[in-house]
Amino acid sequence: MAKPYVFITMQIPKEIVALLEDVAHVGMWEADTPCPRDKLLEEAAKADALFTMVVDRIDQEVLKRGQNLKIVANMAVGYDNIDVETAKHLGIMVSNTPDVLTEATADLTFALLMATARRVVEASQAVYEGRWQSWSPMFMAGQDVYGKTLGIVGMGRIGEAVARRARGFDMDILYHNRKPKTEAEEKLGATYCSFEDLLQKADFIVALTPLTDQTRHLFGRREFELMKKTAIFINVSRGPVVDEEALYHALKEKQIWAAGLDVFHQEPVPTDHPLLTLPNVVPLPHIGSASISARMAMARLAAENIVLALTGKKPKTLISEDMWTQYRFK
Ligand SMILES: NC(=O)C1=CN([C@@H]2O[C@H](COP(=O)(O)OP(=O)(O)OC[C@H]3O[C@@H](n4cnc5c(N)ncnc54)[C@H](O)[C@@H]3O)[C@@H](O)[C@H]2O)C=CC1
Ligand SMILES: O=C(O)C(=O)CO
Repeated sequence: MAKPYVFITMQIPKEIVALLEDVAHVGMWEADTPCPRDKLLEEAAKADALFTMVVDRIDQEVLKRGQNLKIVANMAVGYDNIDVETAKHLGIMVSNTPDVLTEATADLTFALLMATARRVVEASQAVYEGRWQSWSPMFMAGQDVYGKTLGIVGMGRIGEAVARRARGFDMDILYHNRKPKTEAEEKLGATYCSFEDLLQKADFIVALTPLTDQTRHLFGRREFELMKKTAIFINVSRGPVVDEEALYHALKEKQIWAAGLDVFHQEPVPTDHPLLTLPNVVPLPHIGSASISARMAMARLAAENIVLALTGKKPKTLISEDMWTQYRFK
């Protein structure tokens, strides 16, 4: 029987490609920039499996081209870039990479929180630019982290891992989720709150929900107005969870104190974006999970899911059980 064909939409380490070559012919877009749309469409038409990134738009057009497509394995835990409903309808499996990036992403979330509160990037820039003229009482003074109140919106795997870190900083932990998680409350000493209460009480508001129809623009004008003047907003989820215009307005008008942003509506964020003109914004280039070991584990897990699918077995981390029950080539 002919070997199946796998297409990888961006350059990944050779040892991961080798895992796939054991069972398939492998094609790869050998660059660190997104695979062009026409190439993606052309490859989807040939592929038994697609190894995809968060930057790839896997919509109806791509999925319908894939007559032989068995699985779309996203190298990410989030899968808002994939039209899951169409995949399900066509019987194509979709997998993601949960857990293996949880701790790395929680580390980065905390790093961003600390950097924003204590103005780490702004202060470092001052050193480079010769603006450090002397120690002085209020020079680069920021907000405390220790003992403050953290509000986590989206208490999932990463939210819980952030809460574990916050315990070491003796923070009060509030959270809002679709439903309360009593086991997390016991384990982490976290308190469930309505969204409004959390916005009003927290010193740090951390967005860690997936991007869905319900979370798009979850944070808008009204939400920023409810926050404290000293509040710090951190977004490590997805850009569209926030209305960026409303956030800009809130920061500019000093309705809130600062924001740390790993994700944006448009990525890469244009360098002339209004948010980048504000000194109280710490922007990062979507590096939440970017530790070497987490990224290797994500790539390996995505590859393992493809190998399992191509050898007739159930992939380890399908985004939902019905991906398997509705799989068209089972
Ligand atoms: N910046 C980065 O590099 C990374 C970003 N992410 C983002 O973080 C998200 C979360 O990842 P995990 O914690 O692994 O996912 P998860 O599924 O374990 O947690 C998400 C939580 O959000 C909650 N949630 C969903 N809709 C909600 C709503 N409308 N209101 C309140 N809570 C809601 C869910 O109940 C769940 O508890 C991913 O979907 C992805 O978008 C994840 C990894 C890296
Ligand atoms: O995993 C995700 O969802 C990311 O955004 C990249 O790690």
